[in-house]
Amino acid sequence: RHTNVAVIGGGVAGLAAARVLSNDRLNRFLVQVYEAKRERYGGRVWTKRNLSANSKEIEADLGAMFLNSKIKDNPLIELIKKFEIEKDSIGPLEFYTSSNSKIHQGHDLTEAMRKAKELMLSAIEKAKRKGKDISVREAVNQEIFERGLEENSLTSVLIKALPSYNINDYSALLYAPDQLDFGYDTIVKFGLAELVDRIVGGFEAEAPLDINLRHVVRQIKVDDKRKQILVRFRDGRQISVDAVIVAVPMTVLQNDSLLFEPPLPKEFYKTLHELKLTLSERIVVEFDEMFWPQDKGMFVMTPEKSSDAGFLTTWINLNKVNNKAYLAGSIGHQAVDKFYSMTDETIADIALNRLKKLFGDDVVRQHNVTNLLRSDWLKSLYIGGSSAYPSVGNTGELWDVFDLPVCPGIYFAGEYTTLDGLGTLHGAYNSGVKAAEALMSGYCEQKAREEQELKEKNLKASEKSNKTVDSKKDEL
Ligand SMILES: Cc1cc2nc3c(=O)[nH]c(=O)nc-3n(C[C@H](O)[C@H](O)[C@H](O)COP(=O)(O)OP(=O)(O)OC[C@H]3O[C@@H](n4cnc5c(N)ncnc54)[C@H](O)[C@@H]3O)c2cc1C
Repeated sequence: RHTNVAVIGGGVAGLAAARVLSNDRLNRFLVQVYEAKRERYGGRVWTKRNLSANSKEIEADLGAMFLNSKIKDNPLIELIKKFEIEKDSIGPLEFYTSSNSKIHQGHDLTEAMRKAKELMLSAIEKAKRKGKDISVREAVNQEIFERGLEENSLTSVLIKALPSYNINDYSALLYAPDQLDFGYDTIVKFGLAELVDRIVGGFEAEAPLDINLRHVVRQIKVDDKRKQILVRFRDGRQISVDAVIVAVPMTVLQNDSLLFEPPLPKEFYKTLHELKLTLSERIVVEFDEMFWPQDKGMFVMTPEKSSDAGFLTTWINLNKVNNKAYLAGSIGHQAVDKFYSMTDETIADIALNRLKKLFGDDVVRQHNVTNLLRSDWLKSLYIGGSSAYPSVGNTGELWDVFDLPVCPGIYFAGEYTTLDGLGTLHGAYNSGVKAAEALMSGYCEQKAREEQELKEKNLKASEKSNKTVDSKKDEL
């Protein structure tokens, strides 16, 4: 008999899990993916394919965009090679310092980046030696101070533009520089959805995954007698399966949009309560014509005033992705509140002002914005944020709860379930593979067998001791 598996959530984690189970050489699993969204799977990978009625087949990623090439064995980079998907390196960075209107690039910038990384690593090392958790910002500021580095030096200015520095309570002790700040340089031509589609479609003779859109799961109920799991949907329907892989974003579990009967062990709720999420958003702006250097991948500027920090100070050249006149602007964690309260017109005005600083007033003035698109991951149904991060006071053990299933067959996957690759695409993918492998290893069946054997052993022992008591009574 096949093992029926429901994968809940069609993001990278859920799809990776479904792909591994579906490819099982012994063909032991029947897998269905249930995805809440009506129109697409992919979760936080969202390549918008039509920006406007008259711009057809134009690709822009409003969610994840980069793959990290600096970590060892990124499985998604391996997949891109396997599927022969066209990829590119985002290419060189240009860094504009507003204080002196200077553009930094080339060797000087690369050298300052190297120094920035070295300084951050040394700051973290010192924090680790002291053993008391502080924020990345505090650790780095202390190091900058101890080294007597000028506040306006390129190295310290660069560090202050990094995401980890700008999240107030990013844990220094759990900081892994390559996971967040460095190494994200690989892009997929025509958008990341291509990779997700290929995972779903399968490689060569692999069977396509069965994905059921518009299936919002509300409850997972364990039927202990039958060792089955009931999956209940929002519309009242329910199915019974042998195992589930829960691959929804952590917000869904934190706000009880998905409930468990009986509730999960206490440690799960403790971990879920402690984990935090970054917020970052993106706009994509289409222009009538390209006016920025084609060979550059990213343009970063320091804010003119501190209240501008993180607000459209980073721009990505999407021409590298879709060969069109598109720029993508980023809104960092520290600036999202402002972003949510603004109209599209205000955002377009601010965007143009920033671009005028980067590329010159006269140049930008000659061009028109033909389209503007913005993400809203905070309000996006069934998502609710960008990605998990380790905050001050978190310990590595928090994530241990996700390593083992809740028997008889509830497994967890998702970017937030692993400290190694926390908040990233490769982390999400690896977590899905890990959950599927745990299921394939038959952990819960083994545990059930052991429990049964123990029960039988205890029963026999008590029968034996009852018999001895009876025979002693007879003797007396
Ligand atoms: C703006 C932005 C930029 C990013 N940039 C990068 C980047 O460049 N590189 C990188 O590595 N990472 C990046 N990330 C992070 C990366 O996107 C995520 O870590 C990863 O996509 C998470 O995958 P997941 O499968 O864990 O979750 P998700 O992709 O969120 O998938 C979960 C799925 O579950 C579904 N779901 C929710 N509730 C239910 C329910 N009740 N029933 C059924 N289905 C449900 C959701 O609709 C969703 O499809 C970025 C994220 C954002 C938002």
